[in-house]
Formats: sequence, structure tokens, C-alpha cells
Amino acid sequence: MIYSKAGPVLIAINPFKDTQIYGRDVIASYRQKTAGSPHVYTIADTAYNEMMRDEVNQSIIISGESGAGKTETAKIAMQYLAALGGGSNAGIEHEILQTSCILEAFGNSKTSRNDNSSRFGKFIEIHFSTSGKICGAKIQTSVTIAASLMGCRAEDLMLALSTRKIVAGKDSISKKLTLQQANDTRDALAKFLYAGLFDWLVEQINKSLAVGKQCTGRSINLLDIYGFESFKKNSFEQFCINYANERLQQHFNRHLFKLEQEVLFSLLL
Ligand SMILES: Nc1ncnc2c1ncn2[C@@H]1O[C@H](COP(=O)(O)OP(=O)(O)OP(=O)(O)O)[C@@H](O)[C@H]1O
Repeated sequence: MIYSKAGPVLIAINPFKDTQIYGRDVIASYRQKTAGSPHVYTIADTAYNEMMRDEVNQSIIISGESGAGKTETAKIAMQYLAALGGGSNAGIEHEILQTSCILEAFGNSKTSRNDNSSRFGKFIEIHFSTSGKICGAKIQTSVTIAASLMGCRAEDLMLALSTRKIVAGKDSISKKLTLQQANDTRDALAKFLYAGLFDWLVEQINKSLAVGKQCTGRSINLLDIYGFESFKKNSFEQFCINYANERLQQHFNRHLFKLEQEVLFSLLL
């Protein structure tokens, strides 16, 4: 899980799906108009206005189970912010929006719940100038997927994948792995290499989105992680994904109860 150093947390709702987006103001607006869901534009707008008015960084956490529409919501929020903060740095807002296509091409795959399911968590910081124009962005990801280039001899690789070296004192013994163990080692290596490739890709994107000199240090951060999953056959990947979602929910519950307490105390005083 990636937590931002930023101030208030805003969570919004995809107008077409069941994605939840919560937030300081949203929670207040929930109380006032429970009939209506907080719209993603409202959340993005509130984040932008509060960042400009109070000079405090904002975070938008997008949560929901797999297929709920988190990634699409994140893109809608980014489009809205790009429309609000476009114009200062020729085309940077356009570049930020284009990053989704590249990351999804490498980091998404089809599951039984979602044809375009994110296999990585994305945390994007959008930086603004004093006049409120977008001047740069930075992406951080956590990958659960896998593969790429190595630079070693094929025979060495085959040996490394099919045997285990046991070192006892000065002696070392090579033990052959079973077929299942060799397959697992191969898969683990592929995952490691793919993660390396994905990290490299994100690094290149970040270089091209590098924060400009006129930035104020103010940012709006968007967190879009892989949603809760439960398949017929679940693996360690689902364990990690669901654990991350549980922690996110816990974060929200704490945040919500803290706000409820504040309201209660203000009524009592
Ligand atoms: N606002 C929307 N308008 C139209 N279709 C949408 C919208 N939001 C989501 N969808 C549809 O639902 C699908 C799943 O949405 P999305 O990939 O955003 O889900 P997710 O919550 O990010 O899932 P995961 O956790 O598996 O990555 C999209 O591919 C799209 O077909």
C-alpha cells in the first residue's frame, strides 16, 4: 500500500459503477444528500479548490472490488484535473492522460471479473504551479505481475532453473529440482523480470513527466489499486490484493470514525 504524505483524503464514486470514493467533504455531503452519490467531478473539483485555497496537498483514494470501475474513475478524475489545470506546460496534461494506455498495455490482464483488470497499484502525483496549472507528474506502482531480458548464457539459466545448490561449509552440492519445483522457479524468474521491465517503463514515463521548475510543491494524488478478488481458485496474488484492499478499507474506517468523533465533540462543546 502506498500512503501519501498529503492532507485530506477524498474518495469518490464512479457515476456508472459501484466504485466508492470517500472524503472529508464527501462524507459531509453524504449526510446532507444521501440520496445522491458524490460525483467524481465534484471530488476532483473539491480537491483542486482546496489545494488552491488552503495550499494543502490532496489525496483521492479510489476503492471498490475488481471490475467496479476504479481505473476508469481515476481516468475521469485525471481528465477533469487536466481540464482545470491545463495550459501552463505545452501538452503535459495530455501526456499524463496518455500514460494510462501504456501502463494498461503492460500491466493489465483479463480475469473472470474484468476484461481489463489492473495487475498493479498506481499512485499518481499531479503537480501544480502557483497559478494552478499542471506542471508535472510522477507515477509510483506496485506490480504483482511478471518477464524480460537477462544477459546470461542459456545453459547457465537452464541449470539455475532446474537445480538447487546446497552449500555446506566449503562443499557445495547440486540437487535436481522436481518438475513442479523447476516450473515454479521459472515462473518466479519470469515475474521478477517482468516487474523489472515494468519498473523501467514507469521510470521512462516519469522522466518525460518530470516536475517543472515553476511548481509550488502542491499536488493532487490519485490512488487506484487492484480491486478485491475472489475466484474459484485463488493464489498468493489474490491474498496480496485482498490484504491491500482490507488495509485500505481499514484506513477509510479509521478516517471516517475520526471525522464522526470530531462532529460529535463539536456538537457537545
Ligand atoms: N464510467 C464508466 N463508463 C463506462 N464503462 C465503464 C465505466 N467504468 C467502468 N466501466 C466498464 O467496467 C470495466 C471495468 O472497469 P475498471 O477496469 O475501471 O475496473 P477496476 O475497478 O479498476 O477493476 P480492477 O480492480 O480489476 O482493476 C471497464 O473496462 C469498462 O468496460
